Formats: sequence, structure tokens, C-alpha cells
Amino acid sequence: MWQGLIHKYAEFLPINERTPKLTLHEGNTPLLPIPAISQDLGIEGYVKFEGANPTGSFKDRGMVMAMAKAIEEGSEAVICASTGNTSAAAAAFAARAGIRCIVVIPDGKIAEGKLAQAVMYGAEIFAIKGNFDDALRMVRKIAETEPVTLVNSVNPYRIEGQKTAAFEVVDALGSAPDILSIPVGNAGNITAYWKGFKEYHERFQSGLPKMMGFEASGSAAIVRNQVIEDPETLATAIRIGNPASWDKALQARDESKGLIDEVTDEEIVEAYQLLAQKEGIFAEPASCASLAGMIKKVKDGSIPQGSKVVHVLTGNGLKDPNTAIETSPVKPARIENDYEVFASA
Ligand SMILES: Cc1ncc(COP(=O)(O)O)c(/C=C/C(=O)C(=O)O)c1O
Repeated sequence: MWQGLIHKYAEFLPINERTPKLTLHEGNTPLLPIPAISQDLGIEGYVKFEGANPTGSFKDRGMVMAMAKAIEEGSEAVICASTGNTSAAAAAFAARAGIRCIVVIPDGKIAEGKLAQAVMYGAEIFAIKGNFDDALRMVRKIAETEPVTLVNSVNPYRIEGQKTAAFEVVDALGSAPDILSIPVGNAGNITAYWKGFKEYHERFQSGLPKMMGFEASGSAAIVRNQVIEDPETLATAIRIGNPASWDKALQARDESKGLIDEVTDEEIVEAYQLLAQKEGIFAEPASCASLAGMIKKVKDGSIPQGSKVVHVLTGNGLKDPNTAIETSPVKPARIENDYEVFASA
């Protein structure tokens, strides 16, 4: 039976006999081929569906590690800033571990499904009149003086947990793909994947992919090489204007001879709908920046035909039902007997 990441990849993780074997059975997520889209793009495409994690995003990987180490070190409370998924995962694993969870979120800019999770798992939630970057500054300051453990991806244990996704990709394919395409917000995940691929390659000579990261155009700090003061994108999970792991993202890009580019909200929505309607895979908007970016790079001719590409789909589409309905082409067709008939436009 799958016993979670700390058990499965123990030899690669900073654990010892005192580290609690915390798990909600995170990890071991599907690596699904996407045959229809691959045919259109002329690639051998896959998606790493991280929406299948216990709280519906890749954050569970990092959070189980950060929470287990916090418990080991005697912590009684954790704190994080979040655009939603970090807080959902922190709240779930804190509940599992029996400690307090304090989250600071940008008021009104968090997808409903994520807020529902933080509420239900019992987090103490503070919504601020500001954005994620303001919230992160706030919680980093609090964690300097108060007896709480910061569990944002500046916490190295988060990166340790999240690198296991790269291990799973190589375990599933037998070697590293040519390209790993991934959305970029705070840039912890691109950092983690690259660390994982390098560690596996050192041990098993499994190869190294080109890392291709994609920011939303309205919050493309790394692409524009400047902090975006008021980031704006429909993909609220990556509505981050000052990535905390900016330098490490550049290192992953340069060491892997990859790239970091941007995609517009329109390109994200197109990929979002394509995945659902052509492959039966529902991932939240930010996740689809990985596919939107690949479509863009195929169009500009920079992806060799037949490239083996893994797209990281970082969160489940159910997290953000409002965006699905607001962007859907399916509208009420007519009213019959007091109910609406919905049909494709
Ligand atoms: C679905 C989804 N896709 C991509 C990202 C970007 O990952 P990073 O580049 O490692 O930040 C996030 C990040 C979310 C938060 O930062 C948070 O939840 O506070 C996400 O939820």
C-alpha cells in the first residue's frame, strides 16, 4: 500500500528516527499521456496530475515534509502566506498533526475551493487588503519573533518534499523527459523539480530535462526582470509579483539550458479548456500555464518535433469552480419549466 512520500523516498529526504511518519497519502500522482494534444503539437506529451493529491495540489508534497520537521523540532504552530493552495495544504497537515495553523491571504483573491479547505481544516485565517507579496512579507516578519514555523516555500523542507515529484516522473518514464514544463509563481516548485532531477541523475544517470517555466503575463516578474508591484491574472494561484525563489528559478533555467517565459490569461484559458475537453483532465487555471507555454513554444518553432514533454498540472480544477463557469463557452440556452437548459454555444 502507498505509505506517502516520507516513507517512499526516505533515502533522499532529511529525516531521522525522530521524524514523525506523517502522511495523508500524498504523492504517487498520475503521469498521464495526452495523445490528442500531443498529435496536434507533434510532441510526446504527458501531464503530471498533481490535482490528485489529498488537498488537490502539489503543495502536499512540500507540506508533509515541512510539517513533519516542524513537529520533530517541537513546533506548536505553523504560519504561511498563500494564494490558496499552500494554506489549504498547511491547514490539512496541521490538523493531521494536531497543531495550530495561521494563514494570511490576499482578501478576495483566493479561489473558493481553497478557502473552503482552509476553513474546514480549522486554520486561523487573516485576509489582508494587499497581495500575496504583502502577505509573505508579513508572515516572514512574524516568524522571526513569534513561536511559529514558517511553512512557505522559503522553508527548505518544502523544496525537499516537492522534489519527489521529479523522482516519480523519472520512475514512471524510466528516464528524465526532454522538457519539464511548469507554471511559476513564487518559484519554489521549479526549484524543487530541478533539484530532484539532479539528485536522481547523480544516483541513477537518469538524464536531465530542459526546465521551461511559465509566468502569467500580468505577474511576469522574472521574464520582465522587475518586481511587479500590482500583479494581476485570472490564474490567481500565480498572482505573485516578487517570487521568493527568483534566483533559484534562474539557476534551474540556466543550468538546464531551459527558459522562463510568460503566457497571457487568454492562452491559459485556451489550454485550460483544451485539456478538459480534449483529454478529460480538469486542472486549475494556473496549472495550465505549463501547457499554454508549450503551445506557445511549439508555435514559435523552438520545440523539436517528437520531444518528450511533461507538463506539471499543479492543482485540481475543482479548486476554482467560479473561473470554470465564468470562462466556459456553455451558457444557459433557454428557460423551460422553471429550469435552465445549458447547451454549448
Ligand atoms: C496551482 C498552483 N500552480 C502553481 C503555483 C506556483 O508554484 P510556485 O512557483 O512554487 O509558487 C502555485 C503556487 C501557489 C502558492 O504560492 C500558494 O498557494 O501560496 C499553485 O497553487
